[in-house]
Amino acid sequence: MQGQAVLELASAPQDRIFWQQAPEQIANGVNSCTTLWNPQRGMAIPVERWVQALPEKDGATLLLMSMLDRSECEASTRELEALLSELRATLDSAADGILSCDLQGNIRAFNHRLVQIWQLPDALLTRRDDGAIQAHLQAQVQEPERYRQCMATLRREPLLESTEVFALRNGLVVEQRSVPQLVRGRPTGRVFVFRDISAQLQAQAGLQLAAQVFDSSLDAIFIADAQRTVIRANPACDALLGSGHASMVGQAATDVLSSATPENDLLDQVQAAWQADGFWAGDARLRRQGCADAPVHLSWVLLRDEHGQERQSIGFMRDLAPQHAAQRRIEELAFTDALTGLPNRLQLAQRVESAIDNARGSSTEFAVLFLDLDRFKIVNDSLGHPFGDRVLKLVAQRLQDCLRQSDMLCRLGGDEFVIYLHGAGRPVAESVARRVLDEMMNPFTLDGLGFSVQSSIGIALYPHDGLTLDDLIKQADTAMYRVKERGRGSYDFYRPQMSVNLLSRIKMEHAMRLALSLGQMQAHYQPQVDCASGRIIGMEALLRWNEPQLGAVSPATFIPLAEDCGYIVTLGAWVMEQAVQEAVYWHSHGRPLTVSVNVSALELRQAGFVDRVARLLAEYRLPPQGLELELTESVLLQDAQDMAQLLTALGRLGVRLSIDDFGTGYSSLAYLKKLPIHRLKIDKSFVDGLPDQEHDAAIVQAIISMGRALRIQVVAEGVETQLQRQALQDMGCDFYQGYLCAPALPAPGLRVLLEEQNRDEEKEVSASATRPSS
Ligand SMILES: Nc1nc2c(ncn2[C@@H]2O[C@H](COP(=O)(O)O[C@H]3[C@@H](O)[C@H](n4cnc5c(=O)[nH]c(N)nc54)O[C@@H]3COP(=O)(O)O)[C@@H](O)[C@H]2O)c(=O)[nH]1
Repeated sequence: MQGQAVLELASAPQDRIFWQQAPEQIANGVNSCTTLWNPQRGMAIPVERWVQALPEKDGATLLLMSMLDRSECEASTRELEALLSELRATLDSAADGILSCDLQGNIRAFNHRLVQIWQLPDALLTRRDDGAIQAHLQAQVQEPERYRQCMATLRREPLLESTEVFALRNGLVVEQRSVPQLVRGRPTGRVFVFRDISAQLQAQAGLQLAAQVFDSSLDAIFIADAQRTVIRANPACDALLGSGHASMVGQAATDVLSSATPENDLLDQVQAAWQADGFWAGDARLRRQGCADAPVHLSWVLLRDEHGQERQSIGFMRDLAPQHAAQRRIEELAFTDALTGLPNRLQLAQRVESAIDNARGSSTEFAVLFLDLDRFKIVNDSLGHPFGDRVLKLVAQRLQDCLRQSDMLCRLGGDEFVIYLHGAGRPVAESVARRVLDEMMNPFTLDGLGFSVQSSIGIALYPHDGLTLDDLIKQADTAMYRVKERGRGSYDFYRPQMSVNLLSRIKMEHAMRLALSLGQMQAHYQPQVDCASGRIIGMEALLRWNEPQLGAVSPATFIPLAEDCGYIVTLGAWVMEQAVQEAVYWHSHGRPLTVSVNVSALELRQAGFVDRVARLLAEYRLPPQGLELELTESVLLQDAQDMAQLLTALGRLGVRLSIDDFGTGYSSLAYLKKLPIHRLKIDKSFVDGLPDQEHDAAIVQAIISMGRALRIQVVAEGVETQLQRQALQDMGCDFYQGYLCAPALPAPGLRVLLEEQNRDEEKEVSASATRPSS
């Protein structure tokens, strides 16, 4: 440098300006920063420069310039600046929010992401107010108190590392990771890293939910890899396979699943559907070791990766077994009779229609038998419907045993059955009808009770009697009615004439309803006689109908008809009023006879029956013991509790109660001691056998003895001979009724009879009065 002009060393324009000043000015100024051109190094060197004026004795001024090389210092500064800006850029590009504080909590730095996460307002960014920023952070947290405590702990323990999760009011969930800042091992502050984990949590929750759905789904779900090997199966899948079966996992899905239709290959179908739609849905079968395949509905969805390659597939299976069972049950219910399990009319219709279709153009024939159980109502009424139902099941079984495989037995309802005899003509139908009647007469046993069931059968032949099932059933039914009318317990073939008879039944019902108003009905009275003295002690009212064209119609014909159609209520009320009037007549003529009337179940069940009887007695001023109500045993057993109340009420009224046809019904003898029964009427069928038939005699004797023991009077019905009367008297029977004395007579006829008896008695009295005493 020696010998060089300072100006030459100045490299920067401001240096040259500096050195061009007057020396006094230069000496006055200290410029600490400049550059010096270093020709040896070929570069400008930053220096720190001091210039000092040194006055010379000659008045001249020397300038002393000292320089400090600042190259290294400048380089360090530049490096630091570069580092800082890199750091700044790094901070701002970080995905997490970062906050750096000193030990007192004063904020040193934070990045852009922190501003976003915590939604720091601009106002807080432009002014330096650490307290306001901290307050904002705390206010943003949904649990500010926990946040405050956490920050306090961190301030107290500068070396503590912590991780906390806070839910912010803006809906984000952040994970706050806090680490101490150390300088030479000593804590100087703390760095907080805030990570938005909302999406992660949501994804986690979604995964958890998916896992829960997978595990708890009622549908069986399996996941298979690209080779269709099952890699996961949910519990419902295992349940579908059944306990003790190996899980599907590890097995090829196509080994476990097969097509519901054996002719199709499941894999072929699935692959074709995957190609077209990406999924396959349809019915399939799930193979199970050691037991039957399970029918399933399978939805099998293909999952592809981003390159369109098959990645995995998910199968959803629903067990179709319950649905199939329900379907079978519905079909069963639609086509079978619920009580007996026999085919119902619908199934029979299918069978017969197909027989008719097959028969077209050929000479095929078949028979339809309509079977009805005789007096089955009595079984139901006396032993109850549940017992009746069990009898029907036994009957169904026995009927079924009489038939061939190709025939069909169907229950229409109640005690009505229809039999389809495949390919049967008249001779076969006849022999089956006979077999059925015989079989049914063999005793049944139920709850220790032995009984036989008589039935009536009507037969219609295809195509002779009808071309449709409805017609054939109608004709067979008509034939069956005819059998019933002729006395039941037999069979008959349909004849067109029978339809005319059935029509007359309808006509008869119509005529019966008019008969009362036309004066065609009359009450007749059959006397009841004291066995020992022969004295008439009462009478039974029996209804008679004289129809101008039909003549005398038997009550055995029209009473059941009236009971069927409900008209018995009107008829019964009319007869009772006639009977009360007749009883009043005899009471007012010095013969207080009791008049009994038959009361049907339907009448008894009419609301207000007891009140009606009471009103009648009051209206005609008949002492109640002048009226007797005859009930059958089966009536007593219907709704036993209600019936007991009703009879007790009638008993309280003072009217007498008797049990008609005693011994023919299904009795629970308990009612005899509980109910106010005054008389038992021994049925004619037992009296008929007297005096010779041992069994009848034993039954009659038993009834009489029981009556005596219970203090209930006994009346024998249908006594026609003196021998019968004598036998009854010998057995201790109180009274009898029957043709031996008189049939049922119109009121005037009976009055004649009674007046004759009065005269005879008077004669007897006066004769005995004039007879000298011996
Ligand atoms: N609910 C009502 N039922 C009534 C009424 N009137 C009659 N009936 C019932 O009709 C059935 C047939 O009655 P009927 O033809 O009158 O026969 C009765 C007697 O006439 C007959 N009988 C009487 N004695 C003799 C005899 O010596 N021999 C003989 N072969 N028959 C005789 O028996 C029938 C007695 O009936 P019952 O005492 O009731 O059992 C019959 O069930 C009547 O009950 C009515 O108004 N209401």
